[in-house]
Amino acid sequence: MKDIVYFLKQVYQYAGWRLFASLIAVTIVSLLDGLAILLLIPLIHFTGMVDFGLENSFLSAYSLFEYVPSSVVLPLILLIFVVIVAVHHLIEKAVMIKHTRIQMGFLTHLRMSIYQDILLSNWSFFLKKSSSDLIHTVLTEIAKTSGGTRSILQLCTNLIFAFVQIGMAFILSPYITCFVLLLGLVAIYMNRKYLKMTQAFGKQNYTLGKKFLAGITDQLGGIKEIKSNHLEAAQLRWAGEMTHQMQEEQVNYMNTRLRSQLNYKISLAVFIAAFVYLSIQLFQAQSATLLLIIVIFSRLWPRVAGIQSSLEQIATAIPSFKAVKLLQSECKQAREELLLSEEKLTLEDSITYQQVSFRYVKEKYALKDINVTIPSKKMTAIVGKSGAGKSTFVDLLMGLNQPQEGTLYIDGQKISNHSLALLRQSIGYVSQEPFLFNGTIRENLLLLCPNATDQEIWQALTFASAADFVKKLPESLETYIGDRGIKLSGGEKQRLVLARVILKDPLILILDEATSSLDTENEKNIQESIEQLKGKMTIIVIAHRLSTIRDADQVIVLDEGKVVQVGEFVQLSKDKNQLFSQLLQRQVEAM
Ligand SMILES: Nc1ncnc2c1ncn2[C@@H]1O[C@H](COP(=O)(O)OP(=O)(O)OP(=O)(O)O)[C@@H](O)[C@H]1O
Repeated sequence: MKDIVYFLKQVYQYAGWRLFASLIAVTIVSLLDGLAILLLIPLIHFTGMVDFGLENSFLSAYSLFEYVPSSVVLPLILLIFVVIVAVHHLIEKAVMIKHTRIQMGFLTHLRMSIYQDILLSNWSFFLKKSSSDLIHTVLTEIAKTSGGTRSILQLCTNLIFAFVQIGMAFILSPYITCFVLLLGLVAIYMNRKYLKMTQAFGKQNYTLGKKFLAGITDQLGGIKEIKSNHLEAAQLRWAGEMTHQMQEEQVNYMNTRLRSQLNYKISLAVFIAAFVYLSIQLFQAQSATLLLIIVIFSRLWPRVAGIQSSLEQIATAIPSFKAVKLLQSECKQAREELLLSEEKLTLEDSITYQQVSFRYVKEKYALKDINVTIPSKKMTAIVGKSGAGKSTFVDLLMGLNQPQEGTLYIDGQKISNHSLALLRQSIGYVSQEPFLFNGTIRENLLLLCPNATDQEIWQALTFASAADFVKKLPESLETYIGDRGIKLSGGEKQRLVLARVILKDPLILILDEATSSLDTENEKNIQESIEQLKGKMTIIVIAHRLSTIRDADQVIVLDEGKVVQVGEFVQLSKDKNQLFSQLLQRQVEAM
């Protein structure tokens, strides 16, 4: 219930007065519907089919028609009937369009606001979350939430309709109405188990959908390994089992819903029969009253079944409501308050790590008591064995993670929220896994610097030793590179991403294993290019291949999260018993 109220509030926040306007329109539609039913009596009476004796009780209101000339009365009643029905359906159509607008608008609003919340969350949020779960929530669960919202609106519509019609029936005959309501409550009570069952289906559907998407994402991500190792059959078996389970779950769900609807339909026939019999026997109802009440309740009953159906749909949507709500609150907690600014960061002197420690898990430090200075406009290399903490070191500099102990300074100033935003704008980062999207080379290159000219683009490509291979492509800059750049080799991807970052002309250039896939010749060319950047920007390079950092002004050696050596390449290579020279020695031997 809490989740339903939460989303109703969200719908209200989004739709505001439009929600009330549409609910008022629903009330008008229900009243018109009632009026059309009330017209049945004079209609039947004045056709002479049945004489209801209009002078009695509430029916005397119809006597007004007796003042109308008899030749006109029937056409007049029919005209009023047609007008009422036409207005009723016109308003109903407008209400349905409004509801669809509210629902679809709410879907767009929810999707955009959650996607924004996700993008503005901090890095630790992404470390904890699986990307397929996020995709599943943004695409599937939000759609189901929006479907649940439609059911809530539908429920409101049906409830308003029911209240108005029950109100009318009550005015006509309080006893019969209470009697029928009692029967209705018994039916709802008897059908309550279906609500629980559909809620369980909703949970199952949520879990299966999430598992399926996670599996498919993993499989397609690793499709090369799957094909090379001929694992298609095993993967297909898994997908077959999953889809079969999903199919069964949907069939069972439909079965449950149809059973509940069937119960309603059969009980409708039983109730109408019992009610006609009893109302004549017990309540001695007048024929006109009885006719109206029968019409009202036989029209109301499908609405009651509709209420049950909406409740069941809401119940299935509850796990989705919960998932979306949870994601919203997690994003809120992980929100990065970065202030955008037109200012530019300056880095004249150095970046300093003072007593910096960081751990992902309680048991183990990824970095411990780091005290180093990275001079500006020079090249600093970070080296160490796998898992030594190199990526964590640069992640802290980029503010992706915050040190749990110690502080980072830029030119002696502590990094604040304000300077962090400036810092991010000023960094050019090339990761181990280059990020390229399915577009042209030009579109990929312009990602960081949308206004770059063709001349600047070719300069950057030349810098990254990528100009030659781009020129040779059939459509040069306009060539499509496929999903994540699948149509390019590893080295070509790395060179493109490097060119893209250079196009941005960053203040700090961070290369995290950015040339690991390059051949010796291209790597040498890029080293020479980077050499020319010294004095223009601060360069931080993470490298496994130590030959690539010969020209570094400073080398920081990490081991198990600690800085074990700092110095120039040549000087460190001479310290024979230390880690750096051992790493160097091992690489020379391996060649
Ligand atoms: N998200 C994470 N959760 C838990 N532990 C992590 C996480 N990321 C890294 N670690 C751990 O922190 C330590 C440092 O990892 P880091 O990625 O910084 O090493 P690295 O030197 O960059 O390694 P490599 O050269 O293999 O990329 C490792 O022990 C690693 O297992």
